[in-house]
Amino acid sequence: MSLRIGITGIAGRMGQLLSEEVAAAGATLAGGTARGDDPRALFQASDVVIDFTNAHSAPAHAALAAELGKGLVLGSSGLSAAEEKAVAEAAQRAPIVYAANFATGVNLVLALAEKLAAALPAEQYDAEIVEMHHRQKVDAPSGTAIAMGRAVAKGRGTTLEEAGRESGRDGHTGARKTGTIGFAALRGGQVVGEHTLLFAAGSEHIALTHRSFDRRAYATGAVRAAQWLSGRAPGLYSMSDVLGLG
Ligand SMILES: NC(=O)C1=CN([C@@H]2O[C@H](COP(=O)(O)OP(=O)(O)OC[C@H]3O[C@@H](n4cnc5c(N)ncnc54)[C@H](OP(=O)(O)O)[C@@H]3O)[C@@H](O)[C@H]2O)C=CC1
Ligand SMILES: O=C(O)C1=N[C@H](C(=O)O)C[C@H](O)C1
Repeated sequence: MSLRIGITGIAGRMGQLLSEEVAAAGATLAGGTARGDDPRALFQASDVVIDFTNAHSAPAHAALAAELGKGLVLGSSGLSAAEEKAVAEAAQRAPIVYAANFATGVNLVLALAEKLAAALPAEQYDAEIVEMHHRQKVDAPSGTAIAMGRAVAKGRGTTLEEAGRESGRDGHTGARKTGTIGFAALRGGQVVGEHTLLFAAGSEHIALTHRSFDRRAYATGAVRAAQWLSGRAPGLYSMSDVLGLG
């Protein structure tokens, strides 16, 4: 029998594309939910559920996956620390792939970001992350931008919280603090997703840019993650695990 994949938020921008990609991958679409639906029946009918809805729905969906022993592919962004903790706890009882971005190229950029950050002294190379998305996006900075910041911090042997975030500069901000990681978010039109990580030193700049032109890059990655999850032990996995990037 082919893998049964359920989709929460099936009428959304990602949900609609995911339905097409489930069929294209030869899996069975187990069904979908919209806001207000009870997701329990969907989880019961699925081997793996793909969730691209919103941050606040993530803990309940992860808890259901844990209770029923189902796989979960979680793509929603903007999760608070408490929401991420709830997902991590659920992953002790269910296999969960949680990724800020399911596009292959972004995950390669994240690996490169960590390597560059390890090689470039933080005292000389200021890390700034600029992202642009469509006008409907509700969270900022994007999950991908935060993942880039975390990758830079990891390469520098610290955490994003320890390094410090600088965002929303406006007015008399004072000089840039050494070692912090800067974020700027632009919103407008129907931009699918653009991210640039800049390392700016006194005499040179290095920029890594990724542009998504089509949400299908995310949807194919998420379905690939669902197939990879099938039969896995409980745990919190990343897209880097799915792609074998180490
Ligand atoms: N990790 C990645 O690679 C990517 C992540 N994302 C993230 O995925 C999320 C969704 O993005 P997008 O598809 O553009 O957003 P949309 O608003 O187009 O779609 C979300 C859908 O989920 C519905 N919904 C909300 N809550 C629930 C719920 N509890 N149960 C079922 N359905 C629900 C919404 O309904 P209603 O309209 O009534 O609110 C809407 O139809 C965002 O957090 C976004 O940042 C997006 C693209 C790639
Ligand atoms: O909301 C979006 O559209 C996207 N959200 C994700 C994010 O917050 O990084 C991934 C992608 O950039 C599109």
